[in-house]
Amino acid sequence: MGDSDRIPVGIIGASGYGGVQLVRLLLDHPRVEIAYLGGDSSAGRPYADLYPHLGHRFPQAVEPIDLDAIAARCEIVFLGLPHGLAYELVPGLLERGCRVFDLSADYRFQNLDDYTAAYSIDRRDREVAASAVYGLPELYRGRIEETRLVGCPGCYPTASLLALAPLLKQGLIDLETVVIDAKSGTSGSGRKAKIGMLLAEADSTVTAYGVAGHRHTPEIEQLCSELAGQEMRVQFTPHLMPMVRGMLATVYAKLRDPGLVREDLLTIYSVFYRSSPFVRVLPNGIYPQTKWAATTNSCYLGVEVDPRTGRAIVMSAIDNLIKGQSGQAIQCMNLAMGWEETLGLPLLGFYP
Ligand SMILES: NC(=O)C1=CN([C@@H]2O[C@H](COP(=O)(O)OP(=O)(O)OC[C@H]3O[C@@H](n4cnc5c(N)ncnc54)[C@H](OP(=O)(O)O)[C@@H]3O)[C@@H](O)[C@H]2O)C=CC1
Ligand SMILES: CC(=O)N[C@@H](CCC(=O)OP(=O)(O)O)C(=O)O
Repeated sequence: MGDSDRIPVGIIGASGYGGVQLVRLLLDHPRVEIAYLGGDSSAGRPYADLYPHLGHRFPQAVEPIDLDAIAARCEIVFLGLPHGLAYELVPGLLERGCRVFDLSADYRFQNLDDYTAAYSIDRRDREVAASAVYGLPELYRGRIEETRLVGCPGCYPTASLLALAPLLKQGLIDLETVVIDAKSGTSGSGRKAKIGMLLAEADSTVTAYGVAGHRHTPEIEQLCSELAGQEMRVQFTPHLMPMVRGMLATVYAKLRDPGLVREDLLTIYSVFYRSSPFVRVLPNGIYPQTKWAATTNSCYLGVEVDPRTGRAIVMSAIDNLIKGQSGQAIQCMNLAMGWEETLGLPLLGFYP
């Protein structure tokens, strides 16, 4: 196909870490062309000023956010903004005929009361929010194919839910026993300067944060409850790691059947994800590393059973900025547009 057949896309929040992953990935996507980059404090600056390594491929400047101008130029719009901003823009983009993929939390909650409780932002756009689909393709491929608005999951929910989904869907675990211990690189906090993300603060140390109250807990619980078919809670603890990119979630849950062994779970996981090109269930006794998933849209799952405790232990490694954010949004776009799911997305990284 010629360049004129490519679908024009826009990125609002192009100066951020999510935005620059989108730019990098979409520059090599065979079915789209980048027609607009938008931002706030970066508006007016050439993109090459913000990211000099991409300047030769993308000489244009970041523009202010103007819905009429965006809709006149773009069929598809990605938003990579802090939570609480997208919902002011998305209804206008949909009214103007755009398809929207939001990277923030604004469209991840079916019940806006849960969003308000987690984010302390009052919302009245119930109808638009109810029309949004949760953008985790491995679980909701069919829904994503039929929507114009996708609320893409956070990185912790992505890693956790891919680890838990087979156990929940098959009714294999005691629901009150789920523990998620997760670790993230510092890029999870975005490009905006924060003291805690300085090298001197975050290097050579590991710490938990958001203990018993991280805002991803209700997002994870909403989806787990849907998969389990009943309300449930999880114990979720995130940790900040001295690395830039990557996420590892280790999930523990008590198996209902004490006779299940690792090989049983491996079979169950392999069947569950047999049509999911980005999920790689690792063979017997191999556990994933974040390095394997870095710069890819892949999720590596390691599965174990501890016969002494009767617990399943599932380890899930992703790149927080790709499968946990921008790549997943592109995967959703591919599905919503009827394109091959893997188009323009890296499956394999480089090592080390
Ligand atoms: N980082 C991660 O691992 C993940 C992040 N997410 C979510 O994705 C979204 C983007 O995150 P990330 O890319 O890390 O964030 P960054 O902090 O790196 O970037 C934020 C972007 O939002 C823009 N922005 C900030 N304030 C405003 C405003 N008032 N009006 C318009 N634009 C504004 C900034 O523009 P400018 O620079 O021009 O001011 C910048 O482009 C967030 O909702 C985040 O929670 C989801 C999963 C993983
Ligand atoms: C290391 C770090 O700070 N990580 C972020 C998670 C980033 C993310 O997934 O963003 P959403 O809020 O859009 O889901 C945090 O814990 O808030």
